[in-house]
Order: sequence, then C-alpha cells, then structure tokens
Amino acid sequence: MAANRRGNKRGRSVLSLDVWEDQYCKCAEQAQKRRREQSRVSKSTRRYAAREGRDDTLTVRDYNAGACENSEDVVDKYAEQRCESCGSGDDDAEMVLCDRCDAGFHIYCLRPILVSVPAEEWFCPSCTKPPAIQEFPKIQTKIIDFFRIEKFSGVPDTKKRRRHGGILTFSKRSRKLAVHIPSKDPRRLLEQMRSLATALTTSNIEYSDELTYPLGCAPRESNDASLEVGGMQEMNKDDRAAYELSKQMWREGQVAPLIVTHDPGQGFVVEADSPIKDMTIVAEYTGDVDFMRNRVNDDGNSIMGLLFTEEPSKELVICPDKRANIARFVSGINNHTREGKKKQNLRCIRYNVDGEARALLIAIRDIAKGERLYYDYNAYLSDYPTHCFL
Ligand SMILES: C[S@@+](CC[C@H](N)C(=O)[O-])C[C@H]1O[C@@H](n2cnc3c(N)ncnc32)[C@H](O)[C@@H]1O
Repeated sequence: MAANRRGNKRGRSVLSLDVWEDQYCKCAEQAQKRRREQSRVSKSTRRYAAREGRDDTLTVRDYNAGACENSEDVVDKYAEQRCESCGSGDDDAEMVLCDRCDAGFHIYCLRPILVSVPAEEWFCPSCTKPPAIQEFPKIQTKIIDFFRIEKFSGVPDTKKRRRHGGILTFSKRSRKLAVHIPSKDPRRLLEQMRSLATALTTSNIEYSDELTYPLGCAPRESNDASLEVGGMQEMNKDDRAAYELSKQMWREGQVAPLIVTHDPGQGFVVEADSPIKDMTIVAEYTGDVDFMRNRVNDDGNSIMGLLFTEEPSKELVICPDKRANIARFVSGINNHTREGKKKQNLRCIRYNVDGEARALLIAIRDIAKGERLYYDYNAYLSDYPTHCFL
C-alpha cells in the first residue's frame, strides 16, 4: 500500500479552537504567562479565533499586542481582509496574514504555494527577501565531500544483467523494480549532484540518503513495519537486490539521472536528465523519523507518512526539514484535475525492509529526458490540499 504524502490527519496546521483554548485561553493570567514564555502566536491564529466571533476573543485581544481592542473590533478588522494577490476576500480560512504588515494572501495564491496556514509567525513576500539560491561550487572534491561519496566499486554491467534476466531486468509483466542507469559522462554526474547540493544548501538541509532517528524524535524501534494496518508490502528477493544496488550506487556517486532546478511557482523541482524506465527506483524518501503526534504544528509542506498503525500515537512520519535527499524536492500533482493526473510519473510505495518501513519513489511509466517528476501526495488519503497545485 502506498503512503499518502504527509500522513497528516490534522488536515490543517491552524490550531483548532479547542487546542487553542486549552493552550492559550484558560485565563488571562495564564495567557500573560504564556506570552512571556512563547513570544508570539501568529496573526493567522488570532484571526481564526476572531473570525469565529468567540468569547475567547478576550484572550485573542490579549494576544493582540496587548491592545485593549474589544472582540468586535478584532472581528471587524479581519473580516474585510482581501488577498493581495487575487483581490478576493473569499475563502478566508485559506488566508494567511503577514505578521509584520498585516497583508493577507490566500495560501494558494502565494508562489511557491503554502499547503496550510502556518501556526507560527509568517511574513509576506514584501516583508521577506526571496531566498537567494546558493549555487554550490563546481569543485569536484567539494561535491564528493558534500555527499560523502564512497570509493566507486565499478559500473554494474547492466546490459549483461538484463540479458540474463538478473536483478536489473525490466519487465512490464513481472513488474520487478529496476535500478537507475546513471549518466556515463562524469561531468554530467557532477552537474546533477551539484544541482542537488545547491537545493539542499539553499534550503539549509544536510544530505542524508537514510532514514535518521535523532534524539528527541521517534526511536528506531518504533519503525516496526508489522504494525502497519492491513500489513505493509513485502520486498521480494529481486526487488530487495535492486533496492540495495540502487542505494550503493547513490553512495558511490553513481546517482540517478536527475537534475534539480528552480521554478518561480513551485520552488525547487526535479527533472529527468536522461530517460528513466518504468519501475525504476528513483529515490528513497529520507529524513528524520518522528511520531506524527509530535508534528501536528509543522507546516506539513514536505512531511511524508511512513507507518499507519491501529494506535494513532504510534504513527510515524518522515520529516525532511533537517536531513534529506532528492526525494523531498519532487513535486506533487494536482489530483483534482485530469491535467494534474496526466503529469504523474512516479508513485510513492512503502515497503517492509528487514522489518522496517521505507518509502520509495518508483517510476510508473517511462519518463523522457527533461520531464518534471511528479507523484500524488495524496495517493491513499486526501488531506494534502493539492487542489491548489499548478
Ligand atoms: C515537498 S515540497 C517540494 C519541494 C519544494 N518545491 C521546495 O522548493 O522545497 C512541497 C512543496 O512544493 C510546492 N509544490 C510541490 N508540487 C507543486 C505543484 N504541483 N504546484 C505548485 N507547488 C508545488 C508546494 O509549495 C509544496 O508545499
């Protein structure tokens, strides 16, 4: 069974009023204390409560920079908010307010799009500098260090293996996983790696091609694939060998023929730098593994569901915000439109590998050079708001 994109059941990152009430509104004294401890709560959250016209706007007001507005003023102030991009005041549940200048934007009118109203403070494009792309140096040794490339053990003889029906066999009938074919030109390989290093450094992310279990997140033992509701897909011997070879090739710098570019509307995106065959393992989705319950206030932009369990407290997600690989830059389709669905060329499939869950991005058809990579962030659940995707 494939994973949904972020495995996030909360739907939106705006705090629910109940949580908000619990956390912030029990009494004015607590709110004061909270304000000291937690420097601010976002205007979006304040506005959300204000819009609901609830009695607890007393504490909303309390949060509103300590001003003595009454709750009606707060409601009025925000009721007229319009999106700076499309000019509409509709759909205000999807509108985010700048914590500096109060300008409002629908999250889907922003470029790149936000998938949920941030629970934390947020600044509009005019109040923040666009992130400068930090081009990674072209120096080979730097790239090798960045990816901690291991000694190359030789190009696998893919042709021979194919002829003999070995692990790299690509067959539509058997649907065996296939290993990527790296670019032969070493300069091209370096360019591909450099593009990924540029995207990672610009996004302040360390490269990691493995799932990581840092202190304070979920422990490794919690990744128990046997807990998956309905059972997780097992890897057969051939697929397992293909997976291992694919990982080894990444470790040795024989990376999949992918290039990361920057799109003004979507941010970093991944494109095929040479043709990729159906069933190829394009990348494993990596990052810090954590309990879903610990991530309810994350922006949810790139969180991937890893383990769906009977007991909600045991559900796991992959969080590629500190450590990650190329998978976190792959775009999602708009799965509400036929156009969007046509773009899909990958699928995220979760496998049981030695008792642990792993999420792999697999090609679901032949992909041409230059094609942008897409998969459905909502393959099985539908909590990722892809309706606003381009
Ligand atoms: C997992 S990240 C993908 C990498 C991201 N583009 C970046 O620069 O980090 C998901 C985010 O990418 C953007 N995105 C992904 N697919 C998109 C699409 N089809 N249309 C518009 N934005 C998209 C959205 O901003 C989304 O929140």
